[in-house]
Amino acid sequence: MMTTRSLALPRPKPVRGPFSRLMRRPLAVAAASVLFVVIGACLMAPFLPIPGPNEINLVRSLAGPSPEHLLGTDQLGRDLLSRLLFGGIPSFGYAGIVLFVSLALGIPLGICAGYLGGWWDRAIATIADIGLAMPVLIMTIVILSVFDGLFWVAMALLGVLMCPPVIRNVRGAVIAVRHENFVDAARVAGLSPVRIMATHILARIVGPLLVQATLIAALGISFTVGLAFLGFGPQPPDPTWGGMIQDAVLVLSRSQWPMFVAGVVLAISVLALTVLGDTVREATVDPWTGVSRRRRKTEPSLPVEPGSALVAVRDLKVEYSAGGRDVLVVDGVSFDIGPGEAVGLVGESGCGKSTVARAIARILPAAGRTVGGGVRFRDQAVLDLEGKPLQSYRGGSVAYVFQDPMGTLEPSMRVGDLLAHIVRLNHRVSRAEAKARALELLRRVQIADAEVVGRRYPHELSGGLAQRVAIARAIAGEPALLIADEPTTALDASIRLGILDLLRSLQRETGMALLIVSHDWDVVDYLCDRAIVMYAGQITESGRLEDLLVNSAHPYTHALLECRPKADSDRSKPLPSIAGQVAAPGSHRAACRFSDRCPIAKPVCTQSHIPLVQVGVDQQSRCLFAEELYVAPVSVVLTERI
Ligand SMILES: Nc1ncnc2c1ncn2[C@@H]1O[C@H](COP(=O)(O)OP(=O)(O)OP(=O)(O)O)[C@@H](O)[C@H]1O
Repeated sequence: MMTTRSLALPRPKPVRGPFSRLMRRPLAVAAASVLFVVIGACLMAPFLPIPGPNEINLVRSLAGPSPEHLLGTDQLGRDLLSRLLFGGIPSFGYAGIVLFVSLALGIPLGICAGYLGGWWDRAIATIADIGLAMPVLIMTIVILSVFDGLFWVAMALLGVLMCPPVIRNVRGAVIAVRHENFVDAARVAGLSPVRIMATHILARIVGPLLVQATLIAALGISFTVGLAFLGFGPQPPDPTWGGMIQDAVLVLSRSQWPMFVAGVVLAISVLALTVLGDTVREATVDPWTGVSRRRRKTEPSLPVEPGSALVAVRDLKVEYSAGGRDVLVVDGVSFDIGPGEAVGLVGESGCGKSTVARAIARILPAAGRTVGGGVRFRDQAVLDLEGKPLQSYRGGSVAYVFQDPMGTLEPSMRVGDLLAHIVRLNHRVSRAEAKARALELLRRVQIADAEVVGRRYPHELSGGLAQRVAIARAIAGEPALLIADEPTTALDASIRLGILDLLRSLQRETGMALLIVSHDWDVVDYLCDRAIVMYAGQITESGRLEDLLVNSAHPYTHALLECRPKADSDRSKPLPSIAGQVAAPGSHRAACRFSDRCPIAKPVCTQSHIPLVQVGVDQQSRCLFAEELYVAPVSVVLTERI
């Protein structure tokens, strides 16, 4: 007998975030310490017991280090240490302005270009390309001559000039992650594009961003120093690193010491920033990759008349653009799902099951688009939804559980935070209440140590546990329809049953409808009341499960059932399979797409359109011999023919 049970948890592995990984690198620690000391000393300069930066003492001109002047003096006898520390404040400050402006502009623009694609991408990429072609130093000097005396305005404009590389890098990083399952999962959980960009995508690109930030800061310092050397920015006698280098050049023939001191501090600061950037890149190296794809465009849908069904799919047609051509992979699919009903979508790989499910949830991949038909959810025309109604449809009406649970959980968020985040999207509750609901959700999916699991990151979960968390996330919005796409295929046989049990008990407790996408009759048999069999983008048969299992009226269903492992089958032998392959989408010539593999096919099967016909009370089949098969199964029909 099948029972539900709580999971025994493996010992938790220590959690190591990017910061602690960074702090385990000696080079990173050294670079961060150098920066901390240099910036800290500059900021503390007014409080340190050192001479003022402008105190002139001509008697001590170009003196070497001494107890009164730890780093010696310049040609006017001014304390070099004091001038270095006070001069560092504008260098770091103006570099901060450059950094702030370039990130504040570059990050949102890069995310918009990468995530929204289309004309957003083209427009922003064009602006970035124009920006990249600008001679930054010359432009800055021109700007400085216009904003004479307003050095900070010039630095802000320098930040604008330096944002194109940020846009390009962020855009590239976003494109790499925007079609990953965890982003799809966030979309189907009802998160708005702005939220997805701000929380899910930004979190994933934080590594590349930090690297870029350190490089811009280093460039900002170099620019500020260079401009001060050319006479722009704070004017003498105010100390700047650029001004100190300028002074040192004038006395280079008499003493190299002032140049050495200023040069070393500048070099150390810039070097520390670049080393830090490099180590950040290594510590946050992104093991995930994604594929850039074209953005989905949804055609306006055909109206579907409201009825008693929870979901009504009518004449649905979905195309993918691949290799420069459009291919119809779902061709006129129609079916209903009643409230609380469990329906299985069965068929071999490539028949279009997932595409139908994704079209219902409105999460088709970028290459796919609905080109005909309609989907109605209660009184909503699903394919026409946009903006907020689409978000609330995805989050509150329909939820999606994917085959690969690990890939659908936001990798940079702890499980508890992720669930609390989804709870707050669906309910107006405080943070504390959302946390409590997150734990409750974990308990509802029969996770024993909810508190411990709530503190873990997705990569610290086993496959079964991750799928339970994914299911918890899916039910957080109390959906009326849960779509589970091969929910147990990626899991070990030993934990599959637990997940199926969980789905079944949740469906019974909540009364939500289930759409189970699977090639496995056992899964469908275990969970579903009704099954829809798909072949090559079309429905070939549908009906109540008990009818299909004993009295299928299509040779394809019959062949699929024949391949189902039997309890007494010899496990050492490979499972039987249907001879031949599903024809590639777009290459079906015959009226019956299964005819080239069908044991009872006749020439007539290839000639004219074959409609779905009613056989029995609640069964439909797309076969010219449906009536005959309904009365006598394929094996008998075959025997009679022989
Ligand atoms: N992003 C895509 N771009 C182009 N073609 C695609 C894309 N996704 C799926 N297809 C094609 O669409 C057809 C239907 O795929 P779909 O994943 O819906 O089938 P399926 O029955 O769910 O199979 P599986 O169980 O293997 O996922 C297949 O021929 C597949 O190659």
